[in-house]
Amino acid sequence: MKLSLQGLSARHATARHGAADVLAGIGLDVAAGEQLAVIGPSGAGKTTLLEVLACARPPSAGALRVDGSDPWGLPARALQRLRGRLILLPQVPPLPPRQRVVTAVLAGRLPGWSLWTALRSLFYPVDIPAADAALEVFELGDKLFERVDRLSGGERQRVGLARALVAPAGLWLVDEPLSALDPVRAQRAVSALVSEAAARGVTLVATLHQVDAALAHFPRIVGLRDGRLAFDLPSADVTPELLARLYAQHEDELHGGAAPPHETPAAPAPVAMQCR
Ligand SMILES: Nc1ncnc2c1ncn2[C@@H]1O[C@H](COP(=O)(O)OP(=O)(O)OP(=O)(O)O)[C@@H](O)[C@H]1O
Repeated sequence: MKLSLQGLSARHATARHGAADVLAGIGLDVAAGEQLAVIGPSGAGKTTLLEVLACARPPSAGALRVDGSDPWGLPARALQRLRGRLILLPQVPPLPPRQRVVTAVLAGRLPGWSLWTALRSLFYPVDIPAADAALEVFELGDKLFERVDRLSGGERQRVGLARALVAPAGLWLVDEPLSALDPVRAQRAVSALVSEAAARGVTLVATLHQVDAALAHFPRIVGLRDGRLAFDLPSADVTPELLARLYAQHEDELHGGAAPPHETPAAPAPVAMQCR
């Protein structure tokens, strides 16, 4: 799927009156099948940008085009269909705690399923080999029938990534996929994610705190600061000076701070299942 943003601004519904826009005047074109990483200090607006691209949050100004159409000008059913062609993976995947991993992965198929198939798959997972293959990509093949609440935080994050692999989606929007992974697994997971997207011709936009992983694995890097585009460059052209300016007053986020030494224990699992 291709994306185009022109002069796009966004604010949160709960923002105080007179508060500045969270995104301001963003211009960005992403070709179908491109992979890019969005970096920038905490609070820069990275998650908000993903939510706008996922058609979950309307822009307050400017234009968004997804595959050439303005999502917010579409009839409700067409907007729903469009949302079914993309997947937004939040930083903490909302996985029901007692669910089996196989079911959690296959939930990526929900937009293409009838209600009957969705209900049946809760009891008799409909495509176990597909879930298994997706988990193998993220080194979780042995967890296929494990319960989600017995996984570490990093394993849950990788279950979320595996869900993208089975989804009928042409756009993967992934928020901080490595935040609970140890550095070695983080590098392997991001490498797998980018190469799977490239092999399938899927457009991938991922926000990342690990700048080294972004530069090593993504061909294009967008720097965001205070809701504005600081740069949009091939990764080879992102210099230490640009990074220093992007993370000024947030140097700790640029130098380490990001990845935990070991996969973090799982946080209490949220009960909601909504991942789109
Ligand atoms: N629901 C909300 N209501 C009002 N303001 C919000 C809301 N959610 C986030 N914000 C504000 O919007 C700004 C951007 O938040 P966002 O989560 O998009 O940044 P981010 O770059 O993803 O940060 P992080 O790297 O810490 O996840 C922040 O200043 C934040 O405080």
